[in-house]
Amino acid sequence: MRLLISPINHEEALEAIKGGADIVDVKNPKEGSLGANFPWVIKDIRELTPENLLVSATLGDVPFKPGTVSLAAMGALVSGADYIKVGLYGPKNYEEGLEVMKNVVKAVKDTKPDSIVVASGYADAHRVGAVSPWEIPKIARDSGADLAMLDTAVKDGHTLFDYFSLDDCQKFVDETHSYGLQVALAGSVKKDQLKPLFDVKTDVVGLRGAACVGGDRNTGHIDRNAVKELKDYVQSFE
Ligand SMILES: O=C[C@H](O)COP(=O)(O)O
Repeated sequence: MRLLISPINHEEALEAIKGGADIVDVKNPKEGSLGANFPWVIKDIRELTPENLLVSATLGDVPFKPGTVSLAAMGALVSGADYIKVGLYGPKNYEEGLEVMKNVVKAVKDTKPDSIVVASGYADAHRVGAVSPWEIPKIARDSGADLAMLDTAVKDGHTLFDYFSLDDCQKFVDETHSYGLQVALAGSVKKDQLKPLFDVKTDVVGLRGAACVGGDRNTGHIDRNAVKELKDYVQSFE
């Protein structure tokens, strides 16, 4: 199970790498759960990250504007991102989610076919009126994306497991794997939730809060020792 760690700047990215992150996920929490960072921040982090590690960039909690979002995808790509995450916040149903994702996939894969595209929904989508998390595996499959992901839209202390039981996670993973795609799960995931996520065969776990000093994604900052502790823990059951 790979660890996707979400730094906001140069210093945090170095900490994430030194701690053993598998995927360096550039993010801007000021703009939301999957808030987008600036092109020059993505470029800088790509330059400081060893070539064998993937750099991910999130396009934001995106609106239902397929043109705008596919153009943002191109921006992330030319800034150096290998892994492009789209938070399906504005799309309200399968059709709208698919419309956004298939245009993002076209923008990205027509330019760089080996790039990885992630369709991300929210386990607490009902709180913000976004597309149901249960549509995400089909949206990922039908758009040509590579991973289906879930995060939480509202970062108020609730975690993924407040909305998705372990059985739900298993169902989500099994459906996505049956389409030949991988699964990433996130949402204020704590260290003690990593083993259950590993047990249901999650491919990637996304973390920020748990990798920060004091465990707070907003007031804390990513620390190599916190990342290393999470990484060592995951390796202990692999
Ligand atoms: O992509 C994953 C997110 O950065 C998760 O952040 P969080 O652990 O603070 O909810």
